[in-house]
Amino acid sequence: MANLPSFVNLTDLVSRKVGGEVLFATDDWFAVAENLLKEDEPVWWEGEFTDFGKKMDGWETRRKRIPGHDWCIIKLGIPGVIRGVDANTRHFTGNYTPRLSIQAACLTPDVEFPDRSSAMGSKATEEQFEEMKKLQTESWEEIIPMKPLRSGTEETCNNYFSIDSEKRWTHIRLNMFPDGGIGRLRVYGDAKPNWSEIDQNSLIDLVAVENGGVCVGFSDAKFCFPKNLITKERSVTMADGWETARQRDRPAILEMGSDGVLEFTSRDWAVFRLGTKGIIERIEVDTNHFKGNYPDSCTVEGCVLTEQEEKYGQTARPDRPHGDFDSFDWRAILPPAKLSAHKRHHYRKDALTNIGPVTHIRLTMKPDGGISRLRLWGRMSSRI
Ligand SMILES: NC(=O)NC(NC(N)=O)C(=O)[O-]
Repeated sequence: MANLPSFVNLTDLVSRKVGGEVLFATDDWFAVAENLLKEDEPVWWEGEFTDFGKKMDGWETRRKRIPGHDWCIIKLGIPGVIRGVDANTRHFTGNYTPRLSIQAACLTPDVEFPDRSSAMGSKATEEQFEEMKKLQTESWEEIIPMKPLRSGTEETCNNYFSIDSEKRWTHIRLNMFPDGGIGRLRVYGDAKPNWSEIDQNSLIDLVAVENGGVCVGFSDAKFCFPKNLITKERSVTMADGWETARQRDRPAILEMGSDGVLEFTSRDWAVFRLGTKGIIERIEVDTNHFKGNYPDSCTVEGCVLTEQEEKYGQTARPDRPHGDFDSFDWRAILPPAKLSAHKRHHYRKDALTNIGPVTHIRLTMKPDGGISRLRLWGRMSSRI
């Protein structure tokens, strides 16, 4: 975690989990471009071959014997501002693509792309090329100029590129010069929904990734990251939630309260910026898959933070490498609530305190453990 660029904590805007989709690829001979968007790490299939060659977990095109290069178009699952990219060449050693560039565009939803239902072993037809070339007009802006990539060994496979642009994009075009393979493409950024399309009065999940929610700090993510809490759909496994380490290294994990009830003094927390400022009316806390390791209880607090305050909170301190938000004026929306194993917990208006509109929330679990999803249904109070 320590040496990674900070943008890896942002949402992967092209991951299949958020609806990322490959719309076109010039060539899918050895392995299809859809593999780029898988959430898991690329695997190596020792000794396994398909009709097209060595079975590879990534996007791999054939060796070019003609001029040109290979490229594909990917629709972002959520439109947004791209802050950084990781082109992971894992397991592609003698066949990784030596150079890439990335372009981005904000396309209208009516653009049509050829059918990709049987991409494996295929190559785009002349007709399709012609169609796609029409998209290569002024819409595409280079966000990463041509850069060399490193071979896919464990130590060298990650190729990080940061991007300095505040523009909102809907699509990217990945160019591989001239051909070869890349295992995974992660496109990290801030989701920017089109708020003008959303009914101001409807109840929306203000922290959902597709509505622009983002995790800005946390105490610990030993097993998996709190940014998973706000992704679409219910979690598939424990790894798809937020799970912290056991709090064995802290003093006084358990104390006896005056009423004879055990009190946990240790806690883990995660802070989220909402997609838009709003009032929370309903909360769902899901402990799906956390059975022997669900937290004893949780609270949800809210406050209004400026951009500068958020940045200050994110500043790493030696004992708080992922930020420290304690000095802000947090007020409880959901007071301490007991949790149980592997279950959706719903809290409606009467269980919550209306503290007015908030921009940020802090989810605290005591003393540690795992939560899989957090939904904060509310109404936006102003557009960002
Ligand atoms: N051994 C290989 O991986 N060869 C080829 N690639 C696949 N996937 O078969 C190639 O030429 O890059």
